[in-house]
Amino acid sequence: MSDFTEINRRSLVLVGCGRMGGAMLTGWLAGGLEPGAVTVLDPKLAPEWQDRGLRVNADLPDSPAVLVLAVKPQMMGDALGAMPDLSDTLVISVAAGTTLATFEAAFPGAPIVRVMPNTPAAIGQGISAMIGNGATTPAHLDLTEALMRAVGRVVRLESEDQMDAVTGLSASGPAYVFHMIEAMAAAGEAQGLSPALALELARMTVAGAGALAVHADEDPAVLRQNVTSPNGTTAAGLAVLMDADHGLPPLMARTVAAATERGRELGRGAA
Ligand SMILES: NC(=O)C1=CN([C@@H]2O[C@H](COP(=O)(O)OP(=O)(O)OC[C@H]3O[C@@H](n4cnc5c(N)ncnc54)[C@H](O)[C@@H]3O)[C@@H](O)[C@H]2O)C=CC1
Ligand SMILES: O=C(O)[C@@H]1CCC=N1
Repeated sequence: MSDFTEINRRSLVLVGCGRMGGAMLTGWLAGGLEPGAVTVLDPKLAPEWQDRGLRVNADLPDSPAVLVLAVKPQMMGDALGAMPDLSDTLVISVAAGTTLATFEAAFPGAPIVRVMPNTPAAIGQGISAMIGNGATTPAHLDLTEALMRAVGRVVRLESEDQMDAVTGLSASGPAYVFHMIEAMAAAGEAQGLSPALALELARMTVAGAGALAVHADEDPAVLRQNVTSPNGTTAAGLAVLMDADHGLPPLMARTVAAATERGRELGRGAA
């Protein structure tokens, strides 16, 4: 259980309870956040969140401990426009791109933390990166970290400049891995396996390799070498996958660069 005493006393407001907001709320409730201490603002709140004891689309409490913004960056202007002046409230945003400066304009003087989570948070296996503005104290950062640790691991950034690259790597990253499962399954089918068998093999290979990469003492490079017999099947496959010009490294570099750049565009207010 996390120490949510202060939040349970003063309450938390969640603006936007979709995939990311909902994943975080699931973890917080499991971690000891009291439903009655949560006000959820979302005009299209999913039915699963009704009748859970939450305050839904209700008036905002006077001085919540935390305001969490989890709407799309393109909707952030609307959401911020509906917020009252908040004093002594920690503002946390998980939005891609939207900068601390944007939130500082909306909440002058407020402590603000940008957090970049990812959807494995839905099963407590996320990783979140966080950076606070100049008004945040160590206590604000610790409170943010406690919230995000309820849904996975947390790393603290040294500078906001890192946030778009983090977004392009670990926030968008689950989609890359899901696509890798799709691609591996399709490749297995192309070699004659049934769709169901190929998908099961691909899914569990990625899941097992991911878990091994987390739990083993060795680096991923050593784990890869452990699979690779001299002149064996893996070496034949990796000769294609690791090709410096046409393999995964240049493809992944372009993928993360494109996502990072899109984060920068969103930060400049692009639609
Ligand atoms: N989905 C992901 O993998 C990740 C998403 N994020 C960020 O999380 C934020 C939310 O993304 P998702 O949860 O994927 O989107 P989503 O579309 O699933 O959820 C957004 C929610 O906001 C609600 N909403 C829209 N306008 C609103 C308003 N004015 N006031 C209150 N609620 C409003 C919508 O009804 C919806 O339920 C985005 O800023 C995104 O950049 C960050 C990391 C990962
Ligand atoms: O695709 C997006 O813009 C959001 C932010 C990172 C993951 N999903």
